[in-house]
Amino acid sequence: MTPAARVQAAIDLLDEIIAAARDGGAAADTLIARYFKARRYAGSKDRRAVRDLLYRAIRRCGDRPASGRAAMLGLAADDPALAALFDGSPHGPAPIGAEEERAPASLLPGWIAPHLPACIDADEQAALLGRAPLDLRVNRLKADAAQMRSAFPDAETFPAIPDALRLPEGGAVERSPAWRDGLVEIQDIGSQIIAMASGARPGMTVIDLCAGAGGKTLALAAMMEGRGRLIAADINRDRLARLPERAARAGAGFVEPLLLDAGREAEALAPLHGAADAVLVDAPCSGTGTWRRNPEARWRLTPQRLTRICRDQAHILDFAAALVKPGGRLAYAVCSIADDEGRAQIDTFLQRHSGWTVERPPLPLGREHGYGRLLTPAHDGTDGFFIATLLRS
Ligand SMILES: C[S@@+](CC[C@H](N)C(=O)[O-])C[C@H]1O[C@@H](n2cnc3c(N)ncnc32)[C@H](O)[C@@H]1O
Repeated sequence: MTPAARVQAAIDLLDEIIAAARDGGAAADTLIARYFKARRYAGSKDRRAVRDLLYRAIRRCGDRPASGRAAMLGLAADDPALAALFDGSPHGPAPIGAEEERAPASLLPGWIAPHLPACIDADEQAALLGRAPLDLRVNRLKADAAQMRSAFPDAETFPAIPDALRLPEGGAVERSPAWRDGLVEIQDIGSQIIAMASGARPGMTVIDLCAGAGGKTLALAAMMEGRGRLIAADINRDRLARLPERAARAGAGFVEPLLLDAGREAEALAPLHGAADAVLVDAPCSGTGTWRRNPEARWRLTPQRLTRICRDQAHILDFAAALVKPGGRLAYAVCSIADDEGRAQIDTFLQRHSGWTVERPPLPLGREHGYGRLLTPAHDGTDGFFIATLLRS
């Protein structure tokens, strides 16, 4: 592909990504993979160049741009070499018209500022769109930290989080025997801290209520050293179906998957009422804390969607509370830094429910925020999270 044809390919793909963000379609990575599958003539250098260009354009636009061309013209405004490729050559983009719309530059969607904590200043905002590291968690069911530090000698270590390893850029862990054999899991350090907040211990009954494909379930299984009851519940059949294979690889065969019916969750959970020592609610959320991994997700979120997500979170918290035994713990987490989903969610839970006290477990990262803790890329080097733990009296 010529350099100009790569620009046009990025524009075409951006149009698809914009439409998918507007209509709830596939994620950018899926669309990119599909696009190149249908264009075998594009070599690996072409793919990399197109990908780089379009992610630069996505990162530059906090709000959904009007079109792929508007997004790319915005990028070209500060990049004369890119602007020169709008030359009308075969397969390349048409020359730039004098009155053409250029998407404005911004880090975050314009409407979101009032929803963010006051501590999210310009540096914090910039870090929300920065580069995400590749973190591993040593799976204590199969390996120990010292052994894995020698398997990944270049990894950064964290004395207060002994099972965490941070790989240098470009680390290809999925080809390593340690990953293949379940000795390590890929997991952001913030997610590891959420599992720590649950206080899961061997012999307990623990419910991971929004388990998905089990990322945190496996961390809980390791904390429990494979002993006790660990129920992994979710309403999403496809995600939950991936858990047994992952659990087997991780040596966590004792995990019990439990598929819930959306809206009728309490029915399948009835036998577990008042039975859990710990319930983790890793709630569905807007994902503002993971925008550095999925920057186009900024274009999917709207104020209306945020309201719907908050309603779901409150509903889940309410049926989660019924599962906790007296003296047990409810840990609530979202990978979002929006206060509606974190701090305010716990404030209103405590207004709706009596008999709960706030616990402040000694977590190695984050800062106090309302009744919980806020982790952010700038402050903690993790994705953005809000975590709170409550004890049932
Ligand atoms: C943030 S994701 C969980 C990620 C997972 N814990 C992990 O560590 O990989 C939130 C999950 O909540 C699930 N969910 C949404 N509504 C739910 C509900 N009413 N009851 C249980 N799970 C729900 C979603 O299907 C999704 O898998």
